[in-house]
Amino acid sequence: MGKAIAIFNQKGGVGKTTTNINLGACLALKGKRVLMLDIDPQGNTTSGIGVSKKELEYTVYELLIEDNFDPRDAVLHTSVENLDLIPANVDLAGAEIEMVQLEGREKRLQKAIDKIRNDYDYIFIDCPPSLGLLTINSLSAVESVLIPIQCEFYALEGVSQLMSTIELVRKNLKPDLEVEGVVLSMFDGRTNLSIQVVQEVKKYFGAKVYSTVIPRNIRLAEAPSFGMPIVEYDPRSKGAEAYREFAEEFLEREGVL
Ligand SMILES: Nc1ncnc2c1ncn2[C@@H]1O[C@H](COP(=O)(O)OP(=O)(O)OP(=O)(O)O)[C@@H](O)[C@H]1O
Repeated sequence: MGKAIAIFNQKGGVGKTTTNINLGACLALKGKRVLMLDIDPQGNTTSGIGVSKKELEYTVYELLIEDNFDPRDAVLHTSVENLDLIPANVDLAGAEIEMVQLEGREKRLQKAIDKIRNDYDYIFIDCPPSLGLLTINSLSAVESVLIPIQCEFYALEGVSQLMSTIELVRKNLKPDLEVEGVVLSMFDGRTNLSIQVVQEVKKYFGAKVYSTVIPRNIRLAEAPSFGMPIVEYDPRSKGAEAYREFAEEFLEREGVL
């Protein structure tokens, strides 16, 4: 049965979408069947993998709102073999409000995901940078949370809020929700700040921090505008190398390698 993982940090711009697309693509290239679920109304995972947000027949919106919707109808295949996507666009912003009145409003995503778990090895959910109902749905639908943290000043700001959100979900909705791991992104080895952030994050999260650190790499920032994961856009770049290494480490920890 597939494992569902939410890529979560309510802080914006820390590398959630970049990690979703590139970890997903690297795992898919290793033969894992991967589904990326875009639950962010900005739809950055969707456009970043080359899918136009304007021409979507179905999105995560239907999956959350329509009781008898078959999630497979919303699945799109990407240019990477084994890598599928359930897309999102701005319609999803409405779902957050509409869901308030629906039965089982915190568990709607889990219900939908359970219908397709067996089709995949991993299901990654790209959470929006907020703590609303979309995020709560994501956290109650998954086994674990992958937390990207940007190597910047105030990196740990918001982390205690993030951990209390996880705790709240554990208490009320999903007692066995785990922290899968913490991945440091946008590392710049030339600055003391980046090095300090790594130390601080390791002090806070201990062994949960992956030893692979994702460097700041311009090719990673360019790739989404070409609708490609880094391993296709520039396979020899530092960014591609880092995400390949991260995928290895991720699988090692899973005990799959
Ligand atoms: N390692 C990196 N090196 C250079 N640029 C990066 C790197 N990781 C992400 N970026 C760029 O930084 C910006 C924010 O990254 P990303 O969209 O992955 O963050 P996010 O946490 O998903 O944002 P949001 O909270 O808005 O959903 C994007 O423009 C992305 O291309």
